[in-house]
Amino acid sequence: MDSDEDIPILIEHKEAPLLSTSEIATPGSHHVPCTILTGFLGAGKSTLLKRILTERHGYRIAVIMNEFGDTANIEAKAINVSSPDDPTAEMSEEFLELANGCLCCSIKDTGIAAIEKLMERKGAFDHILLETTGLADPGPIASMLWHNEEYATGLGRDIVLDGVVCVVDGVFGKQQMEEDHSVDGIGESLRQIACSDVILLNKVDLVEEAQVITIEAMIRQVNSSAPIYRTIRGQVDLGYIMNINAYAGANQLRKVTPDQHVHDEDCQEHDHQSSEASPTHYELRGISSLQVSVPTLNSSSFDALDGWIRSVLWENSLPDYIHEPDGSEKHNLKVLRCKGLFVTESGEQLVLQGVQDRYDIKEVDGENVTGVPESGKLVLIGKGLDERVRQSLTGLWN
Ligand SMILES: Nc1nc2c(ncn2[C@@H]2O[C@H](COP(=O)(O)OP(=O)(O)OP(=O)(O)O)[C@@H](O)[C@H]2O)c(=O)[nH]1
Repeated sequence: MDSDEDIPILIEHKEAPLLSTSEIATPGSHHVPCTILTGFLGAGKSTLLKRILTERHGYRIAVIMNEFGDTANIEAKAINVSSPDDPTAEMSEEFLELANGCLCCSIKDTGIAAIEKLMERKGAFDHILLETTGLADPGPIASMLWHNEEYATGLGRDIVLDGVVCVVDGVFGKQQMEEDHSVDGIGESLRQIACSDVILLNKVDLVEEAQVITIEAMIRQVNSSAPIYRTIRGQVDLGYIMNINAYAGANQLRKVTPDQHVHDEDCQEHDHQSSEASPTHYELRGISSLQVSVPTLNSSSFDALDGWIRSVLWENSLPDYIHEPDGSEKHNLKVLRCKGLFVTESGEQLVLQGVQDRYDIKEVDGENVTGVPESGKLVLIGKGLDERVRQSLTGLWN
């Protein structure tokens, strides 16, 4: 592109991404979806980004990386290095403008202010992809972006969190998950998987099918609700990772039912929830997913559920928690991500979304209602989600 105002020509793409023009934020429209890309060191994040930056997909995507690394050698139309007297220089370091209309930049500060500055300087984008470092916990960034509208000003207000995508290494992912340690018992690779809305199991060309199945099962133990797509060098239909609206609609949650199978040449989703024996509780190194059916709620059971969620998210404790007789044990409860779809007696459908200790429950938009499910569901991902938690929750209506 010669100037920032140039609009890239849309190019027809045979394996068209699932992004439809109605889903894509158009320049001037007010919401620019932002996807957080996470994944452990060397899993293949940069390889995926490099593909997005060089392929002709027709979208103007701003990719924000921590560092260009070997991506710097991709063919860029222009490389601008901010001048030292540029007031935003300390935030934005380098831009690469790519032939396909995308923009790649490296900023030290991934806070909203820095992204806002970027948008002011470079105009709006169809989508923002924010890469975190391999050792980062995406939870705080997701939480900040999700509630961004409350705090941001100017163009920054228009950024909405679309979802968290995690790349897992098909070769070393198993070892990374097994050896994951940290002070509070939740290491980075497990946190990244726990917080994600979509998982790409990458490098499947390098491992036997049996190992792929083993890793998928391990991922499922931590996060039972995110779809897993097998990839080679990040080859995945962009529609599976962008504009998934994981924090706004109920569609992702509807998919937490045992019926989905997607097959692609280079990427396949494998649904493990379809197993007859599909348990509702798994655990890996203390991190687990707890999935509970929620019956139709009346106003008092809804209030009770809301209070229960507050206690769990804000106090890290069950409202009815009974301490051990000697008072010594503390229930080590920590929810990293929660989602829910509830049905009320008056026929409303409500969606719960939560990241760390923040949550909201909203009525599903009329246009997103596709039939009323028989019952609701609640998915919690985090630590200490044991049988006591399940019983405490189901005790609200049993
Ligand atoms: N065979 C094979 N190699 C891959 C695949 N994906 C990535 N690689 C290679 O794996 C190495 C690491 O990939 P990167 O994309 O740099 O990984 P990353 O997650 O960005 O790494 P960090 O920035 O260190 O966190 C590179 O040498 C890639 O070429 C894949 O699917 N198959």
